[in-house]
Amino acid sequence: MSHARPMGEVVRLPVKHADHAADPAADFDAAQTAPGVEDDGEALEGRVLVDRPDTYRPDVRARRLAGERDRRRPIIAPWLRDPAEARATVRWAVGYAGHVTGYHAARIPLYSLRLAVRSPRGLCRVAVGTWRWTFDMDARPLRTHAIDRRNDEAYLKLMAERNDRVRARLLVTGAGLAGTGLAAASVAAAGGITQTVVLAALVALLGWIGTPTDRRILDTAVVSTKAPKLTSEIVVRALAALGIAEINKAVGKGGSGITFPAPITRDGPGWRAEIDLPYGVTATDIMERRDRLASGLRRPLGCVWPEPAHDQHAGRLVLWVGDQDMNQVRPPVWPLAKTGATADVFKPFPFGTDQRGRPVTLTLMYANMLIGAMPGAGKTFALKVPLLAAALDPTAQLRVFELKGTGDLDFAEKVAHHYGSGPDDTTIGECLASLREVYKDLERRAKTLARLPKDVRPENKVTPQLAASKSYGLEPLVFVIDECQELFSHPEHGKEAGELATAIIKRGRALGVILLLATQRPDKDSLPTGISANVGIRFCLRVMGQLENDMILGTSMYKNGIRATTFTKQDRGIGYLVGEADEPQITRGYYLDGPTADRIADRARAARKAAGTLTGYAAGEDATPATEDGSSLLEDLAAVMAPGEDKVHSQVLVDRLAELRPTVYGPWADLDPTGKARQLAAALKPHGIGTPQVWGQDETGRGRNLKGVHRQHVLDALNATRRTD
Ligand SMILES: Nc1ncnc2c1ncn2[C@@H]1O[C@H](COP(=O)(O)OP(=O)(O)OP(=O)(O)O)[C@@H](O)[C@H]1O
Repeated sequence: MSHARPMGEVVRLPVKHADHAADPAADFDAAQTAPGVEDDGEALEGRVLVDRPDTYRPDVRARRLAGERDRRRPIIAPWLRDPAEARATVRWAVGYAGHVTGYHAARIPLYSLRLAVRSPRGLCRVAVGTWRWTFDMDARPLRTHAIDRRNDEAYLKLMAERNDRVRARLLVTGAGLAGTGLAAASVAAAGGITQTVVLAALVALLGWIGTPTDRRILDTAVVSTKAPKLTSEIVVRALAALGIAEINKAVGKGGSGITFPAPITRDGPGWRAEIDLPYGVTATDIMERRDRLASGLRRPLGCVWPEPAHDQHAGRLVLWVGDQDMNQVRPPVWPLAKTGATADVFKPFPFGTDQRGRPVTLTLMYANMLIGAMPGAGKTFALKVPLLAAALDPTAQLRVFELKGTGDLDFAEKVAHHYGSGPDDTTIGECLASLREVYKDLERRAKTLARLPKDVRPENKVTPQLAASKSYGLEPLVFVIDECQELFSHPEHGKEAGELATAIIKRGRALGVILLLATQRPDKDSLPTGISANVGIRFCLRVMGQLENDMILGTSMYKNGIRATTFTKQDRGIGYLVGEADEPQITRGYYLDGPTADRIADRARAARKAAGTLTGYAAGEDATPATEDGSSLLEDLAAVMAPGEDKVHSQVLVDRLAELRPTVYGPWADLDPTGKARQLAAALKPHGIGTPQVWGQDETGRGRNLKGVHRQHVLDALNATRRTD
């Protein structure tokens, strides 16, 4: 190692300088005089220093050798080039200025009091200062010194000088006092406002002069929480604390050290360090100890993001350390939430942002998506983004089943061809029936595609042109199932649903059918392996263990350091996105609350109406797939309402329906009275029949006002259906 390495390539850094860590300037000096470097007999002259010095010292030779291109700073600041970032910066600056102004404006009385209290001291200071200046008190020690040394000549010279100076200064002071007196007289003669203003200004000035040097007039409006600078020393210290033997050996006495192939630089809202780990240590080894690395760096876990450098060897680590915890950063507005924005399932749409705040996109067409996480980690919110993006493409047909029953996706009622909500057997039955329909439709789609000339289906896939043409029936179809474990682990329908979903995932891609699944229980009973093995895009938010991690992200992901187990409870909405880019991406999905989702769905509905693609449930048509036995709710209701009964309570009707057809309506009757009423209301909504409050007898024979159905409404709807048939 006695030969100098190529300049700008590698710098070996000292390890034992933890006491410098808090002082950036000291870091620089330490790097310059690193004992490890001197021991090697190598001078640092001409090599790239990985720590940014706080004092800028140009080194033209090193700059040229390190590659001029990389070191040139952009003429226009990058934040100004990106309109979104520029807008965000201006918004921040305006907000900041507003806050500071408001903060100080609210404290004007306090500041005035402070100045008034300090003004007598200020007056004293002015008087003493004037007196000292006028009588040349500053030169007094010189004169005393001349007396002490009995230097008559010097004393006489100093006294003569002093007398001249004092004479001139007395004139100036006298003129000043006369001027002040005149000004005071004219102010006294002036109106009250002038007097108040002048007095206030005088008090403020004297208060300012009277403020002790260690005190402030204004309080601090903004406390800076600037993240500490990342230095090589901090990085090496953190790596050494990971308990990896090879690293300990390298940083120990006589070890080869840790090397940095490039300077540590600012990268977005954080620092980026590139590190060459000791031989035999891989980037994955570090990634799987992310929590310990964060502890070593003394930063929150959500700030520390180690990644492999994909185009380099396995020992090259890229460490990005953010200024702010990823879960504390204010979520940006979804670009498609803006009025007028539309989407195309064939093109990438914004799904979220990465840890550096850069947009992460997703392309739905030709892929299926699986979202998994433990409860409350943000699955449903993550599912909303692709669902609403698909809704904003008016050509795409949507089938949405939310099998939890909380109505988290109820905005989809406005646009979906099929919609169901609830963990009950009926909804699961409807979801299965819809899957069967789609599976059957695959056959037709395949035949349609096969019949087309080769030049219009270059890759035997549905193209945007084919999807846009209504005559082929090849429009994109997006099938969404939230809490899909309810379907796949259903004792009766689970097996068939799993087979259908697997087949759709395998064959549907090219035929324009996309499946979006979300689950909170990714085990082999609740998520068929055919699905977890074939799905193209995976988004895994916080999970508890390796098994769940690999079920969602794919085999060996955990082993490769892609571990969604490292996310904390606060990391809601943050997960690993696999399958969209070449490498897994840490992504935080856009946050779309209920009202925002509703607004977007309204816009999507309007676009669909205009394009003539509003069908099925959203259009108020009875698109519910026929049940096995072909029964009809309207006919059944007409059958259970006796001719004399004009209005009947919903809960009574549900009990009667369950008696009539236990297999179909049995699960409805297991609900509580409110649940029964809601279930019937949801089932009747597509028929345009409401369930208003009606007077009638409850099961105990007591007269009550409860939700119910008018018999005439059922008969009218039945007649209307028969007429159209
Ligand atoms: N991208 C996000 N940014 C910020 N907060 C989010 C984000 N996504 C989700 N959250 C928060 O996390 C909470 C849970 O989200 P969500 O309901 O999607 O979880 P879930 O995994 O579907 O839960 P469950 O399994 O119980 O249905 C939400 O109330 C929301 O406030």
